[in-house]
This record gives sequence, C-alpha cells and structure tokens, in this order.
Amino acid sequence: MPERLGEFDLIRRYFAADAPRHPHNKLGIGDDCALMSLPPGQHLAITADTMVENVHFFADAAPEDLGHKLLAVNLSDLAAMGAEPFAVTLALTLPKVEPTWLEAFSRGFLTLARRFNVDLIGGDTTSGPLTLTVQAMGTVPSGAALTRSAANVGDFVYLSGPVGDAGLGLKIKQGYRCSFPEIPLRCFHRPEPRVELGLALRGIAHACIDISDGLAADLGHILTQSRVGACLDWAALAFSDAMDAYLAESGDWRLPLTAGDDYQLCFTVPPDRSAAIPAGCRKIGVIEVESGLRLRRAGSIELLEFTGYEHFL
Ligand SMILES: Nc1ncnc2c1ncn2[C@@H]1O[C@H](COP(=O)(O)OP(=O)(O)O)[C@@H](O)[C@H]1O
Ligand SMILES: Cc1ncc(C[n+]2csc(CCOP(=O)(O)OP(=O)(O)O)c2C)c(N)n1
Ligand SMILES: [Mg+2]
Repeated sequence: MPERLGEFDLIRRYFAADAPRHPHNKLGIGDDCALMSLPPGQHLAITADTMVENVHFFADAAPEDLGHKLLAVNLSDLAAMGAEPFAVTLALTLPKVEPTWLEAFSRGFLTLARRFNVDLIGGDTTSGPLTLTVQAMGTVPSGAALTRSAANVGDFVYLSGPVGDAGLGLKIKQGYRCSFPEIPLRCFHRPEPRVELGLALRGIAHACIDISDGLAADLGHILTQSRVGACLDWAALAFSDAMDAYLAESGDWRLPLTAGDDYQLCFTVPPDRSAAIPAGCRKIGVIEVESGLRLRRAGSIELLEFTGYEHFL
C-alpha cells in the first residue's frame, strides 16, 4: 500500500528542510507568520506571480522545470526593480499528493532558491486544481529602485538578450516543427532570472521592466507610465539561430515582439551612462517625446500596438 502523506508531513518533507540562512530572515516555516528585519535605509520590494495549468504550463510539464520557472518568474520581477532577493513564500494548490511530483518540484524550486541565497520562509498548502503562487521579497536601497515611470526623452532603450525564443518554444509544444528546438524549449521551460544584471543596473538605468508578456506590451508599460514614446530598430535585435530560421520560414516578425515568457530585462539609460552597461545587453532604440511605439524595419517606420499576452481578451 503506498504511503499516505498529509498536509503537514508534505510541508516538512519537501519544503522545510532548511532553517532560514539569510540574515534578514529571523523566523521561517512553522509558525503563523515568518519574521524578518531589514537594515535601515533599505526598502522592501514585494511581488507575487501565479502559474496555472493550461494557462502558464502544459499538463505534461516536468515538475522540476515548474518549480524552477515558478521561482524564476518572481525573481525576475525583483531583478526588474533592481532589488536583491532574500525570501519567498509558496502557496500550493494540488489536486493530490504525489511524492515523485513533489520531490522533483521542490528540487527545481529549492535549487534555484539556494543559487540566489533566497530562503523559503512560509506559504500555504491546499487541495484543489493545480495552482502555484509565489510571493518574493527583496531589498533595494531607498531611492535606488528601477521603476517603470523613470524613462526620459533621449534615453537609449536596451534589451538584456534575445527575445522570442520562449514564444517559439511554446509554438514547438503546440506542434511547430523546428530544426533547433533545444534553445527555444529551454527558454520556455527554464527561464533565467536576470538578478545580477538588475543589481548592476542600479545607478545606471532609469526605467526597467522584465519581459513576461512580450517586448511591445512590457516596453509599452514603461512608455505609458513615463509619458513618453520610443522608436526601436529591428536590425538591432539579436535572435537565436532557431528564431532566425523561424523568421525566414514564416515571415512572422511580430512573434518575438509579442510572445512573452522571455524574462529578459528591457531598460532605458541616459546616453552618457551607456559605456557602463554590462556586456551582452544591446541598444535597440531610443526614447522620444512623441507617444507610442514605433519600429524601424525594412526601410520604413511603423506604429506598433502594445500587444502581448493578455489573460482576458
Ligand atoms: N489582484 C491584484 N491586486 C492588487 N494588485 C495587483 C493584482 N494583480 C496585479 N496587481 C499589481 O498590478 C501591477 C501589474 O501587474 P502585472 O502585470 O502582473 O505585473 P508583472 O508583469 O510585473 O507581474 C503590479 O504592480 C501588481 O502588483
Ligand atoms: C500552456 C501555455 N500557454 C501559453 C503560455 C504563454 N503565456 C502564458 S501567461 C504568459 C505571460 C506571463 O504570465 P502573466 O501571468 O501575465 O505574468 P506577469 O506578466 O504577471 O509576470 C505567457 C506568455 C504558456 N506559458 N503556457
Ligand atoms: Mg504579475
């Protein structure tokens, strides 16, 4: 007869292995609340993101990848703010207790957490349709956060890496045949949160956002909240070989601008600080007075909608 695990055994076995290690975390899993204490001069940065089966992942997703991605998308929001992560809570709704699933999920989650010195300090576990939520907390020196509203006219727009691969990974999962599927599928299943880059951009970048819904939509949030516009240069965008092959075959140039799930950072920098930008980031455009997002491509300039992943439309 298989072993039966209850709610509290499950938490103890898969999630409460370590006492908190980060000095800000004073009390972790096991009481009604966790306790933390921040040094003076630091702001607490807080974010939450949920992942739901058939919305954010397919039913056949590897649980280790799910644990990784759930934490990665939350750390990505802290990175986009220039915040240094130190604690997370995890709210799990599970249809049933499956030890092999939980073991792999917690391994994916806790491996990434340890890599960034982040403690799992609490959460909630219930039965119900598979739904995974994390709240992530970080610190940023007061006044140093990289907000969406801080872009200035004349700033250069930068992107931290290729976009579109995760969207291509989703297409591959939906049946698109691609000769080089490894990178797109890896970007879709195992995004890398750009935490070190977010920290390195403090004092250099003005506005910053992570690309979860798509470049056009997420840069659109910066433009709207900063009351500016931008013009991007298609030729400045870097694509993987897989994306180049997809573009050549399909002509679908909108996909890398609108697909989302990439978790690269898009940020704006005044020109006189551009020499300080970390390697690997590319200048893709410039912030302008005129509102809206324009794209220079194939000899002409066209207006782009702020299109991206949208849950309800
Ligand atoms: N249900 C909610 N209640 C309160 N605030 C919310 C809710 N959902 C989202 N927000 C806030 O709205 C803003 C935009 O959310 P979202 O698009 O999810 O950001 P992100 O792409 O960074 O995860 C964020 O400040 C987020 O905290
Ligand atoms: C099965 C499946 N279908 C579609 C997608 C694509 N997708 C789902 S949600 C999303 C955007 C990001 O999720 P959201 O909840 O909007 O995160 P946030 O912007 O709040 O960080 C994308 C690109 C996916 N990842 N998996
Ligand atoms: Mg969100």
